[in-house]
Amino acid sequence: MEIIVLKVGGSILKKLPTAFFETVVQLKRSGKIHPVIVHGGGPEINQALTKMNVKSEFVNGLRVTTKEVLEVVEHILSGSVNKQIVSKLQQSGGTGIGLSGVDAALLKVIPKDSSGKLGYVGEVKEVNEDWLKLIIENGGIPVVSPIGIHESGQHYNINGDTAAAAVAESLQAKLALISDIPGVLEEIQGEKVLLRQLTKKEIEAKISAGIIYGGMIPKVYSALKALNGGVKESVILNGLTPEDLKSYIAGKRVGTKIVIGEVQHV
Ligand SMILES: Nc1ncnc2c1ncn2[C@@H]1O[C@H](COP(=O)(O)OP(=O)(O)O)[C@@H](O)[C@H]1O
Ligand SMILES: CC(=O)N[C@@H](CCC(=O)OP(=O)(O)O)C(=O)O
Repeated sequence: MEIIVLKVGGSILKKLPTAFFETVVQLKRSGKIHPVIVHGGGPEINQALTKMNVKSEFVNGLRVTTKEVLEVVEHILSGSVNKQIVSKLQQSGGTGIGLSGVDAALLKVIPKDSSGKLGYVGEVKEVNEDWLKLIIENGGIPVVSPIGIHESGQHYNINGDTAAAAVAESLQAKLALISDIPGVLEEIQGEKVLLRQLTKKEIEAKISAGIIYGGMIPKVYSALKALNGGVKESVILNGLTPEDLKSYIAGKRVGTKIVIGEVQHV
């Protein structure tokens, strides 16, 4: 059973055209490849925190998550964003089934940072993928919000890209990180150029040079980590042009493909 994990970033959620959800439902119907959605919601969380006058800061792209912040994060991700995506799939004729990593202990976590500086930020230790497979085999499209559960029962906030990579790894699926840009871009002679392929070495160099920054850093590292964990392919795609997803499935070159070793650039 071929599976593709689609990570839908918060940057793009509100802008995603109906055609994107229709494409996902068509993929499912075709039976060629089964989609699983893992989502983010960073901007939506920021908005809610600002409204409530709660400050939050990021360390290396991860939100420092106090108890107060966690409550808002879980409410927005598992309550609001997750159900919006489920509804959109339903409107496109699909069966979206929303879950958070807490349901069926789908995403078991340990604290990301033992010093406690990050608060309730989790690192996925185990994915209970059997439940995802059950949904997939029964015609559903799982929609997973990145909240995990610790053995103590405590809930944790997980970065959406790393949650998607862990899910893709557990299902040995393809991983497509869908955002609001055509892929990884680099300014060359005043023009933004799409980088078609990136190796680990190139990624490190471009992060050091400041070409890859901010939210793109967890994305490229998650893509690499997934590949090291046996994921067949990791790609960064544009959600604003849903034909990119179709073209990618059809084997065409779109977005930025992340590869482990050295490759020949053609
Ligand atoms: N080299 C790069 N090419 C494209 N985007 C980049 C690059 N470096 C950083 N970015 C930023 O990363 C953003 C995507 O990350 P993020 O906002 O976290 O997305 P999401 O919410 O979809 O996970 C882009 O909108 C862009 O601002
Ligand atoms: C630990 C951590 O940083 N969690 C993220 C979870 C949401 C997310 O990852 O959203 P995007 O995909 O839109 O960035 C957060 O609190 O913002």
